[in-house]
Amino acid sequence: MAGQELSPEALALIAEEEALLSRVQQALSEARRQAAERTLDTQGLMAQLAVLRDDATTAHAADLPHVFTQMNEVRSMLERQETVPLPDANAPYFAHLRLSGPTGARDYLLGRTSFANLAAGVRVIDWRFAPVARVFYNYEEGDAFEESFGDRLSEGEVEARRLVIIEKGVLTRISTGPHLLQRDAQGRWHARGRDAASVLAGGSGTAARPGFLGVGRGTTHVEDAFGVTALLDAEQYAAVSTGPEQPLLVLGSAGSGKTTVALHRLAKVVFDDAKTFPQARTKVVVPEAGLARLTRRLLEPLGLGKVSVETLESWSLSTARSAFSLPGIKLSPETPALVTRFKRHPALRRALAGRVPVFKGKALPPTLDRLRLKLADAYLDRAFLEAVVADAKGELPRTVVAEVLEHTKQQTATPLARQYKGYDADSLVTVDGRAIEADTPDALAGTVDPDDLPILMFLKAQRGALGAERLAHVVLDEAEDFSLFELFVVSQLLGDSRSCTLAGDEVQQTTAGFAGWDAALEELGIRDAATCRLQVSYRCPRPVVELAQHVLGTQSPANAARAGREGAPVGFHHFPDEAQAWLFLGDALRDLVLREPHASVGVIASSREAAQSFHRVIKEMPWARLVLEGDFSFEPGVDVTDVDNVKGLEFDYVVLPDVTARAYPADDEARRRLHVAVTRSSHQLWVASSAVRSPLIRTFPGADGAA
Ligand SMILES: Nc1ncnc2c1ncn2[C@@H]1O[C@H](COP(=O)(O)OP(=O)(O)OP(=O)(O)O)[C@@H](O)[C@H]1O
Repeated sequence: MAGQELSPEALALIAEEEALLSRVQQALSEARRQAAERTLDTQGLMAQLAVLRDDATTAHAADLPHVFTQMNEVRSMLERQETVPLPDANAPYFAHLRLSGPTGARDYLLGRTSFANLAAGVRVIDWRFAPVARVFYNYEEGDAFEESFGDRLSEGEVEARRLVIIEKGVLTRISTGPHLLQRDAQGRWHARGRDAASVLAGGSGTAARPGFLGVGRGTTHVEDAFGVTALLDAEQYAAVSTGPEQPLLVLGSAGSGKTTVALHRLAKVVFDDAKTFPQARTKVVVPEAGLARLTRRLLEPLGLGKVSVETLESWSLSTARSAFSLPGIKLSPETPALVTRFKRHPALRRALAGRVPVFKGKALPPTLDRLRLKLADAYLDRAFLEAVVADAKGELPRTVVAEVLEHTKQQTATPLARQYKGYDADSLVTVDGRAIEADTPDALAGTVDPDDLPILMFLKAQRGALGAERLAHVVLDEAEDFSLFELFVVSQLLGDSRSCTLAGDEVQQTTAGFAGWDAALEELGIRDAATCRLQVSYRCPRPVVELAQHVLGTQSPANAARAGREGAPVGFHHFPDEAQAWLFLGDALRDLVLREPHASVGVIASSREAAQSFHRVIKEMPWARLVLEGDFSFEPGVDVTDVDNVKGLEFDYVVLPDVTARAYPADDEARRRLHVAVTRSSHQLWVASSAVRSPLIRTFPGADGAA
C-alpha cells in the first residue's frame, strides 16, 4: 500500500510497476505449470514459436533481432527436447524500459534470462544479448533514441527507464531519474530525494555527525540479485560490448568499475559465442586470495559459475606443473621480500632475454631441474646481478645482489635427505617429528621460489611450445601486479587467440617495478588492444577520493576519475599512544555494529602484526574476524586485516588504525599502499594515528584535529 505523502504521479508509478510485476509473475507461474505438465511435451514450445512468429510480423524494428534470437532458441530447444529455462520469480528483472516508436509503445524488462508471453505483454530480455539493452545503457528517460539493429535503423523515444529492485518476489524500490521510491518492511512506500537515489547505486546519505562512525548504510539488508548490472554507465557498457576477439585494457582510478567491466565483458563474450569461449576454457587471474574469493562471488550471478578464478601464485604453480608434466614442485617455504622484488622486476626480464642463447643450449630436453640449474647460474653470477640492479635505475637496492646470491646458494645446496641417502630415515627426523632441516637454511635446498615458475616457463618456451593447455579468454585483474614473465606465459596460453581483458591502475601497484602498460601489452603481443579509461569513481564518496589523491601526491594521475557522489567527511583521530587509539576504535566499532548490524567494516592495518595486535582489542566479539590469508566471508561484521589482503575489495566502512609515520613514511611505496587502504571504503573512512602521524596525511585539511 502506498502512503499518504506520495504525489499522485508516484502513486501511479508504483501501481504501474506492481501491476507489471504481478503480470510477469502470473505468466511465469503459468509457464512453470505448463512445463511441469508437459515435461517432454513439445506443444508449449510450438505454441511459443507460433506466438513469436506472429510477433515478428508486427514487430518494432528494434524488436526483431531479439524475436529472431528467441525463435532460434525455442527451435533449438525443440530439437533438444529441453525445457525452457525461466527467470527466477523472486527477482525476474532489474529494469523496465518503455520505448515508443512508429508502431506504438512497447515494454521491455531487462533481466538475465529471456522470457516472453506476448499475449500478456511480457517481454523479459537478457541484458547480455538483446540489442534493445543498448538503448537501456545509452539513453536516459525522455531521450530520443536512434540505433541500428542489424541492418535496420530504429528510432523513437525512451518513454520510461526505471531501475527496480525485486526482493523475494516483492517490488521494494523504483528509481527513475532523480526519484527513488522505497517500500518499508511494513509495506508502506516512501519517496526519497536525489541524494537517496544513490542508495540504489550502492550509495548512502551524507548525514554523518562528526566523530560518529556510520551513515546508516548497514541498518537494513537489501537483497539485490542483479546489483551493479543495472547500473553500468554508457562508457562501461561500451567497454563490456567490445568484440570478443579484441584485446581490451580497462584503466581507471580505484573503484571506477574496472573489475565490474572486466567480469561483465567476460559474461557477454561467453554468452555471445559459447562454442568459441566455453567457460571451461576461460580464466580469471588476480593477485590476492581475497580478490579471488570476491571474484567468484561476483561471477556466480553473472552465470559464470564454471569459470576458474585463480590467484597468480596458484595459477603459475598449476601451469608450471602442466608445462613440465610434474605432479608437484617443491616450493620454497619463504622468499625474502627483496629477492621477490628482484625476480619480478622488468630489468631481470631484459637481462634474461640477453642470455637466451645459453638456455637454448643443445639437445637435452628442457626439464624443470635442468632449467632451474641454468637459471641458478645466472643468479650466482655477480656481474649479471649487478647489471640488473643498474638497469633497474634505483628501483632495486644494491643489497639485492648479496641477498640473491645467498638465497640461491641455499636453494642449490643438496637437500639433506639426498646427502644422507642410505641413512636410517628415522635419524633424519627431530624429536618433535619434524624434518631435521625444517626452519634451518637447509629447508631451502632443492626448492624453487614461486616467482621462479613463470621465469622457468619463459625459458622453456624459448625451446619450443610451453605445453600447457590453451585458453580461449583470460581476464587479468589488478594487472599492474603481474610481472612481465607472467604476462609472457599468459601470451603463450592464449596462442593465436588474443582474446583477453586486462584491468588495472598503475598507482595501485604494491611493489616498485611495474614495466608500464606499453611494455605489458607488448609482452602479451597485443599492442593494438582497445583501451578504455573509466572516468567516475563509483566506490568512494568525494571526501575519500580527495584524501586518496592527496596521499598519492605527485604520483596522482592528471586524469584521475572524479567522485561519483558526495559523502561523509573523513574522520581523523589522533592519540598520544596506540593503546588509547585502539580502545577508542574498539568502542566505536561496538557501537556501530549495534546500530548497523548489516554493515561490512574493514579495519585495515599497515601490517600483519598490527592487525593481529588490534584484533586482540575486539576478539571477544562474535562479529570480529581476523583475516590474514584473504579468507574473507563477505558477511556483515568487522574484518581486521592488513593492506596486503585488501586490493580490489570494498567495505561500507573502513577504519585505518595505524596511519603513523612509521607505518607510512613519505616514500612512493607507502603512498601507494595507503592509497589502496583509503580507497576500500564505499561510505565512510576513519583514519586513526598515535605518536607521530604519517606525513602523507599531515597536511590534508582537517587531519590535524586531535580526538
Ligand atoms: N556504473 C556504476 N554505478 C554504480 N556503481 C558502480 C558502477 N560501476 C561500478 N560500481 C560499483 O563501484 C564499486 C567499485 O567497482 P569495481 O570493484 O569494479 O572497481 P575497480 O575499479 O575494479 O576498483 P579497484 O581499483 O579497487 O580494483 C563496486 O561496488 C561496483 O559495484
